[in-house]
Amino acid sequence: MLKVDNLSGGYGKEPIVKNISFTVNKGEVLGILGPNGSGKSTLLKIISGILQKLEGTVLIDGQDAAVYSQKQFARKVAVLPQLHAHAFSHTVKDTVALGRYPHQSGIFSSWSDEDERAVTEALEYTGVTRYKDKPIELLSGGEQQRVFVAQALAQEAPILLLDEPTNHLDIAHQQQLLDTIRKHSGEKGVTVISVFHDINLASLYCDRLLLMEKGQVATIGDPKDVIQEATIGTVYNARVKTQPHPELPKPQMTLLPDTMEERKPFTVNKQHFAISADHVSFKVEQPLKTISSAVTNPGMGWFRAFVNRHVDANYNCDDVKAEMAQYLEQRGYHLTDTVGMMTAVTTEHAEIGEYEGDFGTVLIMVTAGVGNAVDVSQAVTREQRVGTINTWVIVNGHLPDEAFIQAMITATEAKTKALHTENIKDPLTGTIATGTSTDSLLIAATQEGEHLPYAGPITPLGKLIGHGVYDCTIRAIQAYKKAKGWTS
Ligand SMILES: Nc1ncnc2c1ncn2[C@@H]1O[C@H](COP(=O)(O)OP(=O)(O)OP(=O)(O)O)[C@@H](O)[C@H]1O
Repeated sequence: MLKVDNLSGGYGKEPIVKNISFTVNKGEVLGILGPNGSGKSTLLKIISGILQKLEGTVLIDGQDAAVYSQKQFARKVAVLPQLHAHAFSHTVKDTVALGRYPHQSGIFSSWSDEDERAVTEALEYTGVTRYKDKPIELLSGGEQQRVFVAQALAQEAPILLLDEPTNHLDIAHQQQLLDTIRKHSGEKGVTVISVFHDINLASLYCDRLLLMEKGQVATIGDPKDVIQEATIGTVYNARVKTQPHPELPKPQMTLLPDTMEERKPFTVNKQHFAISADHVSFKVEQPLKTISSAVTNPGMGWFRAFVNRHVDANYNCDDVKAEMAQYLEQRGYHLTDTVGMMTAVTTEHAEIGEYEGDFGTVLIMVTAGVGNAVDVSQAVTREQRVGTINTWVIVNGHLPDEAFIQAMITATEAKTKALHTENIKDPLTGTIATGTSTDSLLIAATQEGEHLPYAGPITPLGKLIGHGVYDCTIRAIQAYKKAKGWTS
């Protein structure tokens, strides 16, 4: 559809962009990224014919773009420039109508129904219909930007060149505009080449990305191959971390600010726990990186308080999350800071242990009741009950994500072994239980001090977790048995 071959050019004799080659297919959205001054706008201006090229070709539908007349070119390519100079004051509708000029013919151009439809549709698409009779200079920067996008859409060209289309737009309008452009491209097969400053938006909305560096192509490809920590870090000279988007298979990038290094070193210890008949709590000043299967704030995050709340064995509530949130707030816990789980077990029987290794300490908290014990290998219909073995593993150390997962495996194996040692049986099958039906687990780390790459059972951290969880679970089960008056 559009092929750029060995293109060079700029503002004078010395080229600003050099030896650029790439192809964009019909209906594809290509994002152009790169640091300030890397030549993104210059490249777009050369492709759109605003600037003269020094070398190379731009082929549109297999034909050299240089042979098209200005009007022919405008029927093929619509351009949204980065800056808009308005020589005359127009209404919004008239501004958008200017996009129709390549479709007008003759000296006395007539306005057709087709022109009217295209303008109405473009005004609608970009959400500016209600301003249509207003002079454009009375609109805000973001509103004006949407009008110019509408003008480019009204042109109904099969190729759309956009220079920062979301400039001046708030997040809702960024989303609406890019959704519109994406939809437009999908439904009408329009090819889009767009300059972006926001790497995350480009990742979300583009099929492929072209990363520029000093006037040349640093890399071009799928967003997941272009948005790599090392590549982005080097080209932009910034400290970055990439992570997956929570709902889409698209990479997202986060800056690592220098202030991170100002975090004061800290450690956590047994003094941070408190036990009452109502709940077990753990509170610290600085947030810990946490993964859990809790009721409040499950999954991964950073939290400063953990709560293991006692509820009645017959606890039943339509909206457990809302009820738990209310419980926490009433007790002064800030919801965005707190992980909350529930247990029917007497929280005063919580076992807390501090286990020391060469790298630092691991803190373990377990509450255990086994009336609900289950052999996980036996598929039997059961009643859903409140969780009865809740385990917290809190590490003074710095863990990568894989170590969090290994810590979960190690802690679970240690819990299962403790049930075996204590000869806890699944009442339905009579076989040794591996857990209870709704156990909860929390792994947290200060992300301070020693880097601990692994937490499997042969590593120093894994050994402490394995031993600590086993030890605390045994003691918690024994406390439970004693309270229930079990003889074994
Ligand atoms: N009108 C001009 N005359 C001469 N040089 C220019 C002109 N416009 C831009 N340049 C130079 O060309 C280089 C590339 O600029 P360009 O605007 O293409 O970069 P960009 O990647 O779009 O940057 P930004 O992210 O800041 O918008 C810069 O060094 C800039 O100084």
